[in-house]
Parts: sequence; C-alpha cells; structure tokens
Amino acid sequence: MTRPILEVVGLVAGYEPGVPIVRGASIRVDKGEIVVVLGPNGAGKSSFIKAVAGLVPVSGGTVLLDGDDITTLPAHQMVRRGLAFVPQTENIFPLMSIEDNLRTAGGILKPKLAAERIERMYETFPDLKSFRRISAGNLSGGQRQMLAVARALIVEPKLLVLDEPSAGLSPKFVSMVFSMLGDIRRAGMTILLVEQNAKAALAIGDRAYVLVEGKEAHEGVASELWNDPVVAELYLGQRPHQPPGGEL
Ligand SMILES: Nc1ncnc2c1ncn2[C@@H]1O[C@H](COP(=O)(O)OP(=O)(O)OP(=O)(O)O)[C@@H](O)[C@H]1O
Repeated sequence: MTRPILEVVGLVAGYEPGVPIVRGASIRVDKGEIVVVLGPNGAGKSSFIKAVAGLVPVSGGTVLLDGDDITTLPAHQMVRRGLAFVPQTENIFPLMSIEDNLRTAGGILKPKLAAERIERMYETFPDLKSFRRISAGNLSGGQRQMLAVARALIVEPKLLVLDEPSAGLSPKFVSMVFSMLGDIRRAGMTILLVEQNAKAALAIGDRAYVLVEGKEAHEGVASELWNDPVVAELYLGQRPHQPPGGEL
C-alpha cells in the first residue's frame, strides 16, 4: 500500500488542558483524494481539522504528512512542510487588492517563483485576474473563497485542508465552490475538508468520515454514505430507516 498523504492516528486535542474536544480521532487521506469529515453540530469537526493544522493544542496521537511527523508543529510552519489550511472565516485580507492577497500568500517563496505562481493562479481562476487590482472585500462570497483557495495553493502544498468552505454562501456559490474543488482535485491536488453541507461535499468527495463526539464513528465511500442509514442515525440521532426528512 502506498504511503498516505495524511495519516492521523488517535488525535486528542482541545482548547483547555484536561478538556479534550477531539478524543482519539483517526483518519487517512491518500494522494489525489478528496476526503470529507462530516458530523453533527458540535461534534468537533472544526476543532479536529484545526488541530491537524496546528491551530488547536494537541495532547495525544500523531499527525503524519507524507510520512513526516508534523504533530504539534506550529501553524505557521505547516505551510513550509506542505499543509495549506483555509480557515472558515477571515481567510483573505479584504482591504488589500487581490494581487496583494496573492503576493502575501506567496511571501515564503522567492519573488520570481511567487510571480510565476500568481500568474498560474490567474490561469486557474480567471475571475481573479479580471479583478486583480480591486480590494478583495468587493468580491462575492464565492469569489472570496476562490481567492482564499488560490492563496493556499500558491505554495503548491501536498495537502489542501479546508474548514467548511461553503459556510455562509448562497446555494449558487456553494455549487461554484464545490465545482472549483473538484477541478483542483482533477489537476492533482489532495484535499481534506470539513463540511456541514453533507450533500454537496459527498457529491465531490471520494471517501468520508463521520465524526461524533470527537472521534470517527463511521467511514465509507462518499457516494454511498448519503443513503447510508448508519450515517442518518449518527448524524441526526435517529434510528436507522427513519428518513432524515431533508438535508443532513
Ligand atoms: N475557541 C474555542 N474555545 C473553547 N471551546 C471551543 C472553541 N471552539 C470550539 N469549542 C468547543 O468545541 C466543541 C466542538 O466545536 P467545533 O466547532 O469543533 O464543532 P463542529 O463539529 O465543527 O461544529 P459545527 O458543525 O457546529 O461548526 C464545542 O463544544 C465548542 O463549544
């Protein structure tokens, strides 16, 4: 079996000592996959992904990125090791132009390489090129997420990690963001994301985990999980075979 891009084993993490929110969670992301972490409100999905990205203190378990132990590495060092994280909010600088947003994201690269990568981002996201001189705060919600993803991709990470990329977006922009993530994966990127919008995420994902009370409770092929009664039960606290009655 080839080495996973991300292997998380028994992760324990939380905001205060002795109060774990992530309670022994384990997941694996293989090269080229989109892996989705789902779960009910308050299950610890965001805390889990932030702990992987070095933003929530870890007190147990291991995080291996392409075989490299990055557990407890501070967030600002993650990007150099190949893990790029897109937070749910405040993921762009609204007062800066789009170009400056990309330039600051490429700050760890040599200037010539950064300039080449910015051009590559403009090829991938032509909308950003058209608006390169305007303040990022003027972009639509979907375009902001596009910029946030472009900022993360500029360093050509091994793994792109996103915390609820559809949060706060209208349905039109949700489709746009998920279709963009599908395109990025087709271009070779490996993606891990946490999502509330299970239907949209499962539609583009390869595999998914359901996190309950800080630990993975179920795992499967994304396309099969939408109709999996175990997921409905875990997700909604319903008995199997009771239809969820709407979106998960
Ligand atoms: N900064 C923080 N400080 C202390 N506790 C926090 C913090 N952020 C989250 N928590 C707590 O961690 C628990 C899990 O929250 P988290 O946001 O990780 O869950 P989630 O599954 O992502 O939820 P949702 O789907 O509602 O966003 C909650 O009880 C929450 O109150």
